[in-house]
Amino acid sequence: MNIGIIGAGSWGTAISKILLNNGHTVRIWTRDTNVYESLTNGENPYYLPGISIPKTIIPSIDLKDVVVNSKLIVLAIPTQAVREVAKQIKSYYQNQIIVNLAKGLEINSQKRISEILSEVLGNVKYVILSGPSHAEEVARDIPTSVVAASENKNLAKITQETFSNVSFRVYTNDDVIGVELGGSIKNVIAISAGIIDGIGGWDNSKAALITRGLAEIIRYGKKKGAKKETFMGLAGLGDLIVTCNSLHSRNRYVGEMIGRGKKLNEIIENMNMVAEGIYTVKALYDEIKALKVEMPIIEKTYEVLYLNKDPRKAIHELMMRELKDEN
Ligand SMILES: NC(=O)C1=CN([C@@H]2O[C@H](COP(=O)(O)OP(=O)(O)OC[C@H]3O[C@@H](n4cnc5c(N)ncnc54)[C@H](O)[C@@H]3O)[C@@H](O)[C@H]2O)C=CC1
Ligand SMILES: O=C(CO)COP(=O)(O)O
Repeated sequence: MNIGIIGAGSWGTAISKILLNNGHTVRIWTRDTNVYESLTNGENPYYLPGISIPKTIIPSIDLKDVVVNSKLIVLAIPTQAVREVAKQIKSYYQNQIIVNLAKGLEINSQKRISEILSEVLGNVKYVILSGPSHAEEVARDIPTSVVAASENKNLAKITQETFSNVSFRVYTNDDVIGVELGGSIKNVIAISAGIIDGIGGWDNSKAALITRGLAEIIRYGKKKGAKKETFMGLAGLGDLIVTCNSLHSRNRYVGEMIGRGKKLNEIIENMNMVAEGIYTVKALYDEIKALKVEMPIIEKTYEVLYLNKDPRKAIHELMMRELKDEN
């Protein structure tokens, strides 16, 4: 199949290798001429250092060329860029399948990617591919399992068959809301897990944070129409485990730096990759108050990132909340 990948960051590049190995013709678009040049030389040192990229992957800086020549489009750009890029492709988009890889919520609208795309492009053939999958490992063919979710079973199945191979196993699911929310909110929990790492690497605290973080994701997800069991699967618990613990995680890293006393602006300035939780927490903070859903870890993470709260004080406040039942 002719496949076009929009975005040549770490995830788009790693996925391009999977798709090429599966026998597809792969074009990958980047807006960055340095990345384009590197890809033509068989590498992407800016986003995936140390990995050789087959030269049969076709790099491009022409977005229209990539879109019109693809039967399936993979969206591999940060959440906050999705609306802008969707507007750019609108005039020549021919209702091809879009497989989204981004995990986040839009800051001001609190919208999921599927909602943004349908606002801009209309009735999109949409699939979300999500789960515990660090690009650095996928690019090295380390066994990985993810979920392809779509309201249309056939689209989920096509995606499953297109992406799966011996080291990349794709399950199907019909809960788009749950899979999108699981992947988005776990990034915020991973920042808070990183804060614990930065302060002291406390195992008990981190286990509690992951477990209670999952409870918050489920509470919010249920209000938004997601299925609880989706959050117990790869796109929920699975991704929480990897992102809260992996040294590859950009979100966990941001938290670790905060826990060590660095300022958020300083951390962002020194990172060339996106840590989606920094933005998703903003989207959530206002909405959870309006929705009256209890998400204390999300609230404290926001206060530490944006209201200068001392992380130790935030932990103290979480521990001193009114005592309650677990469920
Ligand atoms: N890196 C990973 O291991 C994984 C990442 N993801 C998700 O995939 C999405 C992309 O992540 P990464 O590839 O890691 O990000 P990245 O930061 O490595 O790369 C992002 C790419 O998007 C491009 N980009 C940024 N803003 C843009 C704009 N306004 N217009 C056009 N292009 C723009 C950048 O030039 C770059 O090519 C994120 O939502 C992330 O959470 C999901 C699973 C794994
Ligand atoms: O979603 C991911 C792994 O599944 C990537 O997480 P980070 O963006 O924190 O690296």
